[in-house]
Amino acid sequence: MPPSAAGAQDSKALVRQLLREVLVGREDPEGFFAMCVSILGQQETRTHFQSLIQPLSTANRSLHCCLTSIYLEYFSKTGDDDLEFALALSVLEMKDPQLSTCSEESTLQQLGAEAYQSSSVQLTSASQPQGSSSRTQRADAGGERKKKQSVQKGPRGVMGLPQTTQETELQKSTHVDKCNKGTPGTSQSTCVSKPYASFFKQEAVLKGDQMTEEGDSGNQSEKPKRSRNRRKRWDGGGQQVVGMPTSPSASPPVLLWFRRDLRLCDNPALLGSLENGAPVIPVFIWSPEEEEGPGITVAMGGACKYWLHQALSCFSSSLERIGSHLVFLKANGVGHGVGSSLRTLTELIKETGARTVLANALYEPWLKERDDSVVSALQKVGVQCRMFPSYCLRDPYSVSTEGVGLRGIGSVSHFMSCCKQNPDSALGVPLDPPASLPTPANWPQGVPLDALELALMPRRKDGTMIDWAVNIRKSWDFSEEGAHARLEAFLQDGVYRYEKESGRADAPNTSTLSPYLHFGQLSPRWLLWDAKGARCRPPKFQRKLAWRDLAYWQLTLFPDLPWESLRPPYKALRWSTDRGHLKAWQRGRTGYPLVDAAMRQLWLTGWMNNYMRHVVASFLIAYLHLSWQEGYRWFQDTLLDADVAIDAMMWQNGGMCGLDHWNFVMHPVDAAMTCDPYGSYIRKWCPELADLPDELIHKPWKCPASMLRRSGVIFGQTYPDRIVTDLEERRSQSLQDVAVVRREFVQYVDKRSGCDLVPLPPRLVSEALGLSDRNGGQLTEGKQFLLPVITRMEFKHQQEDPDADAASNPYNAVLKGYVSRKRDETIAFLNEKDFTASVLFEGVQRTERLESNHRRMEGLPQPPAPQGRARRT
Ligand SMILES: Cc1cc2nc3c(=O)[nH]c(=O)nc-3n(C[C@H](O)[C@H](O)[C@H](O)COP(=O)(O)OP(=O)(O)OC[C@H]3O[C@@H](n4cnc5c(N)ncnc54)[C@H](O)[C@@H]3O)c2cc1C
Repeated sequence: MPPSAAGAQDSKALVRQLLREVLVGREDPEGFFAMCVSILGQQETRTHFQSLIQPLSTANRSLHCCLTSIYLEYFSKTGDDDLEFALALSVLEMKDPQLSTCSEESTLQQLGAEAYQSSSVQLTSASQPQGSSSRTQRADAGGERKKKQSVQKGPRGVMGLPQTTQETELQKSTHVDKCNKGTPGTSQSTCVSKPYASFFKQEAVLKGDQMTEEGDSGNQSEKPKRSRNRRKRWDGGGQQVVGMPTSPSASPPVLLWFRRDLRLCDNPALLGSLENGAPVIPVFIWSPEEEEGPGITVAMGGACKYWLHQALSCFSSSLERIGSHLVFLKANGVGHGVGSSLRTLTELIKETGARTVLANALYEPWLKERDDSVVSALQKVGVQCRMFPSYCLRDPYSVSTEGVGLRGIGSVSHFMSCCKQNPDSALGVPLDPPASLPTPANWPQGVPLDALELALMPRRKDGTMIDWAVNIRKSWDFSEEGAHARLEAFLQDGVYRYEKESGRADAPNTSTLSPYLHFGQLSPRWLLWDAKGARCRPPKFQRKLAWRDLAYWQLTLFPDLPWESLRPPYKALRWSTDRGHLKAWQRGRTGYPLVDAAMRQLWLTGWMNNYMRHVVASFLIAYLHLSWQEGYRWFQDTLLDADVAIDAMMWQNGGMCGLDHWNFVMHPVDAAMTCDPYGSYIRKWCPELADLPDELIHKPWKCPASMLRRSGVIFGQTYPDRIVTDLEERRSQSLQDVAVVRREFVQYVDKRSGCDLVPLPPRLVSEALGLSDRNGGQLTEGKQFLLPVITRMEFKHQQEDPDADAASNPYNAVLKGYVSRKRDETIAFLNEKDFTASVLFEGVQRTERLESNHRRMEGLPQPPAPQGRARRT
């Protein structure tokens, strides 16, 4: 039998074996189906699943029906969902259930050069623009950054407002109700995800093979379980069985270099370190200069550092529970020079005699460059060094536009089409956590966590500390366990409202997993796997992980993304320098309740939802005319999930200069119709407005004086006056400014389509032209290749009449409500009704007044005052 056929037979045998597990109740039907897709791949599952479960049609009819319905449901999904699955195809791309080793990385990076198909994209060449970024400029910018950062980072004050709470018992019970309405024949246990909380709490039972079942057994009756068998269990290639008691070994230790992968679950480097049974030394090296990169990235802002401090502390405790601990180190510098991770690792290797260094890969171009040089330097001295992909679902350096072209680049659907080019890979299975780590005989000397100075608090003149993180501490659990608890809560509740109501600011309808994903306390693969396994699988949520990967892909293509506008004309846009406006925006004191509530939530809890990020970004850019970089830097300093790639991509898009710039502008008042229709979000974060009625709470300046008095609102005292009042005019100005730069830099506007043109990075030029040289080589010398990108119709129209106001532009992009056009129409209808009613009312009043005057002049008696009729005041 040929090996491939033998492999297929093995896989089917494995599936049959698993089927027996389902029959005896040790595996649930959904988990079994997910395993099938994982083992056989999509195509094989589609073809053979029905025949594999055929024996059940007589042995257990209800189970057969249940599996058939899961199968049908899965394969009747939309193309998008398929794309998602394609996207989710393993970063490890494992056909073999064993963990693959270092060769994976190189395999991943191989790009199918021969697969070139001519692209439909128009490439134009132009001469090098003046003022394009250079390494030297970036270095200068770095100096500038230090100045700017010190200016921006004022001491974080404490506003003393209540924190968010996310998971409630009510939500959990709601979910059970929903699940119980599921497909007949599917037990409740199939629709609820099994948390790994038990793993963290019950370390006593984490012994060898007992780990899976016993860890669950404690409260099985309360918590229905979804299968854990589907996770890939590590047997160390037959050499080191997870969970076996370990003793110091004579072989040289492995240095396990933790960075943004602070987790035990689904951690390929961690499991890779168990391969040879050698002692493992987990280390964390703090090297702030390396993190920041060459430009103004603010990669590690205040909030992020605080989270990192807490997460490291939690992670060290997790490692202690499996018999190890985390060694903290500060990157060593020579003299007073910049500390480098390589230097620190080299010294550590000398001290411990380690011969292997393992880590999970990072994708920021400057960190990748650092890692590449660490790998090659260590390999030169005979130390094996490997980087495992796991931060994204796709290694961004492996994503190629070949065969897809460049049309629509920047959009998530274009990106997913690029990912879809590898549809044959099997879905990699998330890895179980190890039960123990072999320890070295001698531990290297580290420093205490506090010495990294990640959670330093400013002091007042009198020496007392300003604890700006008090609300952040109350709002979040910083541990890996906390990540799994949030995921669990989301899959039980918020996920059911995600598709339609994820924009609501007044309800926890999104996962709030972003900080955990950022610090690698939860792997995207684990998240996707659980989301796929849950009963409710909103495609919108799954697309979000594609957005995340897209951001990293963009950053690898455009390393200047965090500080330089991608569309050249927009670099010359006239931005406001009003520091007062910036400060008001940052502190939530603009006088626009929706903006203020969101900015205060950010300040106090380090987070706000996606919709609100759009609202505050639109306000900063379109109405305050402050540059997107200001917004980006503030977010980087205050968000707990501040992520250079995602944040930069989103701010570029919001700042009108990203690859996929927004074709909408959020209105600071009307957007509330979608996200906070009853004003409860405002009441929470702007309690000084709490007594205003729902209809006026988002526009208190419209309240009659008596109402303001009754509600205790005094503008300029209890609540700020609006910092800008002429919203329409400001929007028109912003639009006119864009028209000016587009006229000035006409070489970056496509004459035919009116679209903006973006200079292509060499890698994309190579892909578009089917060149084997991935850097575009000599072709790009002295030349620029320009690509037309998606451009707002509003801009194209304004170009024809630059001085026109925004309201007269037929493509006016201001959205009253973000998600629903219908809601917009309803508002328009109500406004119209309101207008008609006012006109009628004024007409009636005028007639009454005329008649009354007439009677007075004629000496006639006035008519009696109307009784029982509501008078409009
Ligand atoms: C101006 C602006 C700046 C942003 N800055 C960041 C940032 O620094 N870090 C960050 O993680 N997200 C950022 N986002 C994206 C998004 O707002 C957050 O990821 C999301 O609000 C996090 O909440 P959640 O985990 O509940 O998201 P969910 O809706 O539950 O999504 C799940 C996960 O998908 C990813 N995701 C969601 N939306 C996006 C998106 N638009 N792009 C890329 N990935 C996404 C995140 O990792 C998120 O945790 C920004 C959005 C805007 C408009």
